[in-house]
Amino acid sequence: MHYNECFGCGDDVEGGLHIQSAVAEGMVVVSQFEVTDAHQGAPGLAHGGLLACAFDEALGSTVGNLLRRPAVTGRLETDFRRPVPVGSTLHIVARLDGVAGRKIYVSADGRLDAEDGPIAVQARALFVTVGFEHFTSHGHTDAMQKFRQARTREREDWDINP
Ligand SMILES: CCCCCCCC(=O)SCCNC(=O)CCNC(=O)[C@H](O)C(C)(C)COP(=O)(O)OP(=O)(O)OC[C@H]1O[C@@H](n2cnc3c(N)ncnc32)[C@H](O)[C@@H]1OP(=O)(O)O
Repeated sequence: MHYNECFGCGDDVEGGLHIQSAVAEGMVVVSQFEVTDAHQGAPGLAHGGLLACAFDEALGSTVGNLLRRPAVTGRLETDFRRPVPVGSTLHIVARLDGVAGRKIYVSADGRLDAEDGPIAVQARALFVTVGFEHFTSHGHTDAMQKFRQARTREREDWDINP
């Protein structure tokens, strides 16, 4: 579920991560994260918290794309295996590991600079399915309205060009 105001995937969010995700063969979701100067922690290297954010996005997108149900991150674990330099691209492949009631288990590997590059970061997450009232009762009403309008436009586009 793409939301244009999202820090992870929003196209117009200044300073956002601008991650793009797509479903690929084998029921995986692939995402790319281009690491820029703005993502630094240590000199010349990506900040671990931002890498975790990139995986939250990639995993959330996996839940959205494969299950098409609203869910939020309950738990997120990351293993940082190699430094991720500024100027590199993380190729993230995420998969659905299981569903138990409202609990959705997903995991992902992030490889450096190529689909078959060395694994730099791995993550696992538990998402929990929620009703839309989660967003209306905890978030701003106008933000939810904007999201709904965008979704309606998206659906109209799908009708025209499926
Ligand atoms: C394209 C979209 C990309 C989106 C990417 C970004 C996604 C995000 O970052 S979402 C924002 C960050 N996350 C949040 O704000 C969530 C905040 N937390 C909450 O709202 C609640 O704690 C919530 C909804 C996760 C769970 O609360 P609630 O609805 O009361 O359910 P609850 O009964 O506590 O939990 C449901 C089940 O999940 C389990 N669970 C919940 N949290 C955890 C956790 N942290 N660790 C392990 N298990 C957990 C519970 O044990 C329970 O299991 P069972 O059914 O076996 O008893």
